Amino acid sequence: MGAESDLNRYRPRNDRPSPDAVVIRRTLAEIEPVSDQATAYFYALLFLHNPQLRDMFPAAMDAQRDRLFGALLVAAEHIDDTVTLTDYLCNLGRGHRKYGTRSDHYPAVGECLMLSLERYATSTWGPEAEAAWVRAYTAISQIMIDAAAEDELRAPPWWFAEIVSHERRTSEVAVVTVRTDQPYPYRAGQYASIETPWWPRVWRYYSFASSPRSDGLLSFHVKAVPAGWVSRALVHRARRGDVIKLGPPAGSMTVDHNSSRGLLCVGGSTGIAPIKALVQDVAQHGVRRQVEVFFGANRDSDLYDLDSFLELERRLPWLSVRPVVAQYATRGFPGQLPEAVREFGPWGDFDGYLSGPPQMIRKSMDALVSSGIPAERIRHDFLGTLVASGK
Ligand SMILES: NC(=O)C1=CN([C@@H]2O[C@H](COP(=O)(O)OP(=O)(O)OC[C@H]3O[C@@H](n4cnc5c(N)ncnc54)[C@H](O)[C@@H]3O)[C@@H](O)[C@H]2O)C=CC1
Repeated sequence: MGAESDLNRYRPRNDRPSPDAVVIRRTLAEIEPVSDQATAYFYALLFLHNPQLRDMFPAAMDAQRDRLFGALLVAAEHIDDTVTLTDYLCNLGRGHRKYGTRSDHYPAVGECLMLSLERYATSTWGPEAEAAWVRAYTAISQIMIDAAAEDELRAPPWWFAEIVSHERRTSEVAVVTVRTDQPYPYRAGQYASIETPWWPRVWRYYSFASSPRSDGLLSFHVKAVPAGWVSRALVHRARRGDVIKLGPPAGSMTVDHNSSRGLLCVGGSTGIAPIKALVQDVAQHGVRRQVEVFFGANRDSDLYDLDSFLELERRLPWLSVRPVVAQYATRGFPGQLPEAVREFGPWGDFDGYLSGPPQMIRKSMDALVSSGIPAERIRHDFLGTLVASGK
C-alpha cells in the first residue's frame, strides 16, 4: 500500500514525535475546547457543498455527528503510532463500505476538514500547519481507500443477521444471538458494528461474546445505556425474528497462539463478552495455558454472566475466575478492577487482555505494567473506537 510507506515519515526517531505530529497536536490542542462548534461547522460545510452525501448519514445527526470528524482527529493525533494507526484506518476504511463511501468522496471530506481547522485553530493555523495536515490526511485517506478496495474483492459491505434468541439477564443487559445470511468469518476477541431497523444508518460497535461456533451463530452482550439509541433498541425492543445488519469484523485483541504464556484477562461489565470468546478460543486450541479472568462490576447484580463463567471454571482446570465488585460487594472481591489485579500480581509470566470502559482500560494498563507485563504484551481495543462504542 502506497500510503503505508508514506506513513514512514511519521515514524518517531529516538522516541521524539515527528515534526508533523508536533504541528498536528498543536492544532488539536487549540480546537479541543471548541470541538463541538468545529464539528458542527465541518458537517454544515460537507452537506452544503456535497448534498448528495447527506443520505449516507443518520437523519438525526446530534448523536452521530462527531463520528467521522472525531475519527479523523483521533487518526491525526496518533499519526506517529504507525502500527496501531494502520490497523485502525484499515478497519475504518473497510467499515465505511457499509455507508456507501467511495474513493472520490475523500477529497470533499478533506477539504471540509481543512476549512474547519482553519476556522477554529486561528492562532496555530498557517502554511506549515496546513501542509502537515494535508500530508497526514492524504496518508490516512489512502490507507482507508486501499483497505476498502481490497475488502471489496472478498466480502460484502454488511451481513444481514436474524435474531434467533434474546435473553434478558438484568433490567439493562441482554444476550442477543444471531444467524447471518452468509458465513461470517471472524476471530475470538474481535468486534463488529451493528445497525438496527429502528435507527437507520446509526451503527454501534459490539464485541463477539463467543469464539466462532460450528453452527455459525454469533452472540453479543448489550447494555442499554442512557441516550444509547442502538443499545436501548437491542435490549428493550428487539425480539426473536428481527433482522439487524452487521458490519465487518475488526479488532486485534485476539489470542497470540505463538505464545505459551498465561493469559490475564480483565473485563468490566459487558467488557466480559470478548473475554468469554478468548477463553473458548484457548479451550478449542487444545493447548493448556493458564487463564486468569477478573470480572468487574459496580454491583453484585451487574455480574450478569458470572454463573456461566463459574461453570466454565468447573470444567476447565486451567481457568480461574475472580469477580470484583466496586460497591456493596457480597460476592467476590470488593473494590475496583485495577487494584484487584495489582493485588493478585505479579503477572510477569502473562500476556494481558483488557476490555471495558476506557477509564478502566487506562488504569488497568498501568496496573498490568507495574505488575510486570511489558506494554507491548497487553492487548485491548483502540480507545478511540471504544469511546464511540456501545451506545
Ligand atoms: N472490547 C471492549 O473493550 C469492550 C468494551 N465495552 C465497554 O464496556 C463499558 C461497559 O460500561 P458500563 O457497564 O457502564 O461499565 P461500569 O460502569 O459498570 O464499569 C465496569 C467495570 O469497570 C470498572 N470501572 C469503571 N470506571 C472505572 C475507573 N474510572 N477506574 C477503574 N475502574 C473503573 C468498574 O469498577 C467495573 O468493575 C462500555 O463503555 C462499553 O463500551 C463493552 C464490551 C467490549
